[in-house]
Amino acid sequence: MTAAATAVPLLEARALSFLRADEPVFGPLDFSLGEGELALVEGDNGSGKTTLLRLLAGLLHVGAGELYWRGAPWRREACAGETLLLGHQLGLKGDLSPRENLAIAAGLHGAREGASVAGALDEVGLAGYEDEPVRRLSAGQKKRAALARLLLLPGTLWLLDEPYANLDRAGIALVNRVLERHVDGGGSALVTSHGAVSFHGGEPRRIRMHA
Ligand SMILES: Nc1ncnc2c1ncn2[C@@H]1O[C@H](COP(=O)(O)OP(=O)(O)OP(=O)(O)O)[C@@H](O)[C@H]1O
Repeated sequence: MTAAATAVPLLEARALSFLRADEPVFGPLDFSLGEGELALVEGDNGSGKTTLLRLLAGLLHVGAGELYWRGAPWRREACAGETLLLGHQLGLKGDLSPRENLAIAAGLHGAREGASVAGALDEVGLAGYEDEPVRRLSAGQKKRAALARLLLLPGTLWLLDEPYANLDRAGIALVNRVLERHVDGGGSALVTSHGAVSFHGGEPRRIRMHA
């Protein structure tokens, strides 16, 4: 048996579901995700993709089934420092600049080794907009500021909900590039997207939601 076959997955779900008013929003779902792996979360509108990502970010409670983090029962405290969610709500303060938003995030959560606020903003193409209030940025520029925060903060598991939305072709290529680098460096990611997703290095794993 290879080392990969025996490795404990970063995340494992067994018959996982989320309930609203005792009705399942999704599930039962079975999947596992190892370090250095990316999975696409696929399903129609309303099938529960955002709900799944919010649950894995610790914002919602498991309804039924089992969830494991590095082989132990999932606990918010165990994975909070290693999990980053990029959702529809970008979590940026509109009155603050990208530089200020990122500095506050790094002050709260720390920064990835070798990463800096200026470097992250430059990488996502926001040079020249660092000190503009976020509310004055375009939708794509706001998304880029949120991506810069992802590059800056430490995190093993990225939960990306429609990361390509509002981005131009260069922005889409940027998302693919940073995702590939994250995964090549041993990081993991769950990604929802209604558009075509192209990654180098083979077919990503797929998690299909029950419609
Ligand atoms: N805050 C909420 N309160 C009640 N129901 C909700 C809430 N948020 C989502 N839902 C419902 O939960 C279900 C799953 O929604 P979710 O946003 O997870 O779907 P999705 O797969 O991400 O959809 P989309 O592809 O449209 O983004 C939907 O039926 C939706 O109406």
